[in-house]
Amino acid sequence: MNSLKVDVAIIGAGSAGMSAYKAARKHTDRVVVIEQGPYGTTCARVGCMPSKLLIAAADHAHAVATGEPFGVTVAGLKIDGAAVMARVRRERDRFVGFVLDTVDGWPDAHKLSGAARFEAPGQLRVADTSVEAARIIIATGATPAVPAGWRERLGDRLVVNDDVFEWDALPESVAVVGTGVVGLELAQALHRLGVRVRLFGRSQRVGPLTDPALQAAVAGWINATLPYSGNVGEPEVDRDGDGVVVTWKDERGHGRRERFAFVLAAAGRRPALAGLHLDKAGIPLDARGRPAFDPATGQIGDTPVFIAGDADDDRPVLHEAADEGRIAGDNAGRYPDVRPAARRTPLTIVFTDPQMAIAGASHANLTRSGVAFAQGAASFADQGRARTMGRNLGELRVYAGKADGRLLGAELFGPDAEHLAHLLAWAIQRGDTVTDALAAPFYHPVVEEGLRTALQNLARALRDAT
Ligand SMILES: Cc1cc2nc3c(=O)[nH]c(=O)nc-3n(C[C@H](O)[C@H](O)[C@H](O)COP(=O)(O)OP(=O)(O)OC[C@H]3O[C@@H](n4cnc5c(N)ncnc54)[C@H](O)[C@@H]3O)c2cc1C
Ligand SMILES: NC(=O)c1ccc[n+]([C@@H]2O[C@H](COP(=O)([O-])OP(=O)(O)OC[C@H]3O[C@@H](n4cnc5c(N)ncnc54)[C@H](O)[C@@H]3O)[C@@H](O)[C@H]2O)c1
Repeated sequence: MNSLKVDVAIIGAGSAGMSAYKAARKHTDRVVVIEQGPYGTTCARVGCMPSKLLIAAADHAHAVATGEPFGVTVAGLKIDGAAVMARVRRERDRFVGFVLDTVDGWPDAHKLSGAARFEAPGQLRVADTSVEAARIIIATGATPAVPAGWRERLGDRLVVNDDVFEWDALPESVAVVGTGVVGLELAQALHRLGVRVRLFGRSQRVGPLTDPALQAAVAGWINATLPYSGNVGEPEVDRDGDGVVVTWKDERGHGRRERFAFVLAAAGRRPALAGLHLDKAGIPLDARGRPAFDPATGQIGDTPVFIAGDADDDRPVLHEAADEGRIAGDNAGRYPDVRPAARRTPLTIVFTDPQMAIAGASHANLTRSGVAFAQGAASFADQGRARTMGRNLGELRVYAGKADGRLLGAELFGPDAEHLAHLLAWAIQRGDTVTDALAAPFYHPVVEEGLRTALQNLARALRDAT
């Protein structure tokens, strides 16, 4: 048995763990990062980057296939699945390579390979190494949730996002289960690339938007955009030779069945905490067995244990994982002088077409909070620039406090929502009022003019409310 004594042990070398390492090293050199799998991070290897590469290919295919209204048609459109996946993997490997370069720059003494688990407070076990750590950061990420029994029943015909980006070619057909972010992005991309896709929703809910008007707009869009079966609960799945038969009831209660080459489980992601033996860590756990922590410091209770990234299930997106890692690393390094850090305005983007986004507080959060707020809406149906591009689908809602006119949040479904949501998130974080936002320049013709319409409507709603 080897033994190691450090000031800070970081479990997980993902985006959160890597920024925790950088921050902790500013305080001490006695740091170790423990990683059970390959380096490279979920984001670069199987998440943000390869999914956006696949979407980029799909967008090209879609543009070529839908040029007719502009008088541009291409005869003999061909989608070469092997070439599509070759680019996805080649570019993905490039992004992973940058991460590997960073890890290569760390001293060997700071890296330990294997799965970590707690043996006692301050005591970890990694294969045949015992690690005594004054402070510990849990940055273990999350893993795809697969409905019970599906792995056993479907074997290699069941895939999760990780598997998709290892494909050498595009399959003939895929049943995508789950209408969250992963399911929507991948289902639309595969559909546009010529794969026969059916998307299955457990409920009527599609995507993260909470405003009833936008939920309705998204529901109308999904039905028109790809084969979709909503409200089916958990579909029945059975292995059938080299494929899978999916059985479900449609909205009229009629039994339906369809055969696919693969089932893609996009049924959510769960914090990777199971193998850590948290019961031995000496930390407070909530009713679900998850660490009770402070998002401003990353600290779990008043213990020297911290948590960051998808492992804490708070804001499971890349820039927040990196922030949380930095905060936890800094505090673990300076412990017991634990300091709260400012968090950014929440921002969520779904890279479908049209995109969905939430900047600041969602409609559901505002309603739950009881704050008095007004809203302004705008549709993209007749928005000038969106119409020129033939991307005039969707709408947006902007919310502001009735008391002071400050922007509180927004939900968007429409063209270039990723950019509009950034503008809004920045304005919200600055504390801008609707008047401040309307005083900013708006060029012509741009989709931002659609945002201006919503802000003008919001200003009117605020005036009417007084
Ligand atoms: C398909 C997909 C697309 C996404 N797209 C986007 C996007 O466009 N934009 C965005 O902002 N976010 C996106 N995300 C989310 C983003 O990828 C995550 O929020 C982020 O990568 C989380 O980083 P992390 O460090 O918490 O976890 P990870 O990067 O997963 O790191 C956790 C590490 O811990 C290791 N580990 C786990 N348990 C142990 C143990 N016991 N011992 C040792 N090591 C352990 C794991 O092997 C892993 O390397 C996407 C996610 C997915 C799945
Ligand atoms: N663009 C991005 O930023 C991006 C992209 C992908 C993933 N992510 C991150 O990854 C996280 C996880 O995404 P996700 O889409 O896997 O999760 P999600 O929680 O967004 O959606 C899960 C979906 O699966 C459904 N579901 C759950 N259990 C089911 C079951 N047994 N049968 C059928 N359906 C079931 C849910 O109803 C829901 O529609 C997101 O919250 C997001 O933070 C971000």
